[in-house]
Amino acid sequence: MNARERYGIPHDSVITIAGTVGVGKSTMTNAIADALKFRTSFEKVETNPYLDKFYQDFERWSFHLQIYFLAERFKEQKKIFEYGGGFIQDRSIYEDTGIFARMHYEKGTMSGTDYETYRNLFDAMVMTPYFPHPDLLIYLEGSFDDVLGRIKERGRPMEQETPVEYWEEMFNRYDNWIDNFNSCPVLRLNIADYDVLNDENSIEPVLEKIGHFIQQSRKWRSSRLLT
Ligand SMILES: Nc1ncnc2c1ncn2[C@@H]1O[C@H](COP(=O)(O)OP(=O)(O)O)[C@@H](O)[C@H]1O
Ligand SMILES: Nc1ncnc2c1ncn2[C@H]1C[C@H](O)[C@@H](COP(=O)(O)O)O1
Repeated sequence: MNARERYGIPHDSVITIAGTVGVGKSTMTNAIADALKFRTSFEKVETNPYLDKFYQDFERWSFHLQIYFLAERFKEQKKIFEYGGGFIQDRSIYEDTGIFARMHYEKGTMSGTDYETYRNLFDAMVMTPYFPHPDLLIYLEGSFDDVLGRIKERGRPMEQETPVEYWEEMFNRYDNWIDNFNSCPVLRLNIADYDVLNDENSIEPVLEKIGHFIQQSRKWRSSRLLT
């Protein structure tokens, strides 16, 4: 019996991994996808034509970058929809609007007009059939010091040159955002409780929790359809 069957995880599940920059989303995406033999949907950082420029000048590039990310996520959503699920997604679309666009607007590095245009486009896209909510959002959390350590260890130059206050502001916003998030079921994992890089067995309890959460949420969804 394979891991997906062992933990009762439906073959068409869509699982999205959320959390602040550097917390370990991509690493977790790969570990779960490998274990379940699911497809992955990643943010492509190296080929993003705006990201470097954005870190040099938030005000000038924040709108362009958000539109770019939205277009990329839309293409990925369409792909997931067309395959009929079976995907692990590195970062949710909810974070683009709920964390990044909002933060830049509230900090004054995105204008009110640009923010409204972005929100209107986002809302129109989310209303299309390509945007079913995921079965589960896995939220990765840890201490700010650990997250900062990981950003430094990964060493993307544009992130090293960004003031620590930017990461701290984002970290604090994530805390508040996840406490109020209710678009789909949430499984919270603390990065101190597993190590998928150095201990291959540490993915097993994660898979067990995923199976449990998805079965509960599918039962809950189907009971709502019947009433
Ligand atoms: N369980 C872990 N233990 C130690 N380091 C980790 C772990 N998971 C990820 N990392 C490291 O932390 C850094 C950021 O991880 P990454 O998965 O790229 O984060 P994100 O996708 O959230 O930005 C990378 O250098 C990665 O190797
Ligand atoms: N929507 C976004 N706005 C601004 N910056 C973003 C957005 N989504 C991702 N990013 C940045 C943050 C990181 O520098 C890279 C990749 O994110 P990661 O959390 O490391 O996967 O893109």
